[in-house]
Amino acid sequence: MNTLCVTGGRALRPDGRVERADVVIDRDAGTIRAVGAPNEVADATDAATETLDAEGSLVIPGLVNAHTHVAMTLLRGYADDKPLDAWLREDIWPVEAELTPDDVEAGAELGVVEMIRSGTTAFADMYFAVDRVADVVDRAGLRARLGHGAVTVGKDDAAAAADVEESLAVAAELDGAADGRIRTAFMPHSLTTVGEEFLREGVDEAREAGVPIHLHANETTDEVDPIVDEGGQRPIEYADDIGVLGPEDFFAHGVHVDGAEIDLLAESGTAVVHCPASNMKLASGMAPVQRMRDAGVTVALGTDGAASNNDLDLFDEMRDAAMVGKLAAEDASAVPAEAVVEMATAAGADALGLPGGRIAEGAAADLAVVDLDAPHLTPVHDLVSHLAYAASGHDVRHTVCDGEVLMRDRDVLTLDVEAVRERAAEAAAGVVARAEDAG
Ligand SMILES: CSC[C@H]1O[C@@H](n2cnc3c(O)ncnc32)[C@H](O)[C@@H]1O
Ligand SMILES: [Zn+2]
Repeated sequence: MNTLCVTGGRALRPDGRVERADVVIDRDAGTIRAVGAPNEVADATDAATETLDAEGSLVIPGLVNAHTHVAMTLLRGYADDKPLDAWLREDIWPVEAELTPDDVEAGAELGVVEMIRSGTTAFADMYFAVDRVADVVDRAGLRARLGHGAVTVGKDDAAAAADVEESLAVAAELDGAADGRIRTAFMPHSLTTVGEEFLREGVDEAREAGVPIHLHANETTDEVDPIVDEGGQRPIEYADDIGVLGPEDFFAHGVHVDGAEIDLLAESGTAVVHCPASNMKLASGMAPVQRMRDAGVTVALGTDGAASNNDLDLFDEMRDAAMVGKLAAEDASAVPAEAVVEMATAAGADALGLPGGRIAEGAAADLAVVDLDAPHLTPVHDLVSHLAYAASGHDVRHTVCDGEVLMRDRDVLTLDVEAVRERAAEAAAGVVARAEDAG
């Protein structure tokens, strides 16, 4: 038996209760074998059991970053203080045109290290050179749902069709990689950057192949208005018409959604990934998170890329989601602490269709151990409150995914952090220099 026991701590259970509990992991199966007081879980351990100390700490489900562009860590701080459209067109897309697959790999390594260090064990990623991102995920030991972001606007028909085909091909080729820790999706960039005919064809093929769909939707009014003006339909109605809504699909942002669109998302089971920091930084707007949750929409949390956030720390996202959720609802009781913790864990795993998100017997052994022994986490009245409002990724002590320890006592075991930083800094300097020469 190959067992790992997380000992001496408290555990956050799926119903929101915190209890004194050890967590016993079956490393071969990658699942949680038992959760309970030491005398209750003793039968699940043996002499060969390895331990991970959680004294003075809280064991939580590994956090799920349900929407990012992980390699954009290379562009952190490259272009700030602009709205989405200008930011993408004037700064981000020109520099992304200079990215090589090696750069994407370097940026993905940097992002993955940042996520492991802040307790994230699963993420969804839309980008280019996805095979390189997949290789990083494999080596780093996380889980991910990956896809190639297809864009057809500004391309001739052949190039546009090729990009959509690439997204479908990548989804077929990489699904199940990294011993099943990698799953895939068809990822058209958005409802406005992929033309209707290409979108319809791609969606039909994705449905035939049983591949989920992930895209940006209803992020800004600049994106919503042309869809309404041209087709007379709201974006989510248009998506429904094209066949994009379904229980395996998940849309990023969902900021400007009306009541009928919320109902369509809820009825179809389409999840929304709320990206509060990116929405605030780009001044995209305030998503109606409480209304969506009340309607039964699964709302997960995402950082979006590091260039619009500017970090990949889900603890920040929980705090931002609670804060801006209250502002949007004009109600201090909206989007409470327990809601954002659920959004960053179980709802994230559900939205991505990945295992994890729960400290429970039989669940995937994906967890983070948060050190509570710190002034900013003192006193303890309510640990769920601390997770949402007071803790940060720096408080994460150990990170475990699929039963494997990825970080022990803040030492990342699967990647060489200093080498990753050096490679990423070099790659970032190179891509920016090439963009300057080209511009
Ligand atoms: C085609 S790969 C993904 C593509 O998305 C860009 N991107 C980054 N952040 C956002 C955002 O908030 N909305 C829309 N698109 C975004 C990224 O730079 C890549 O080009
Ligand atoms: Zn995005």
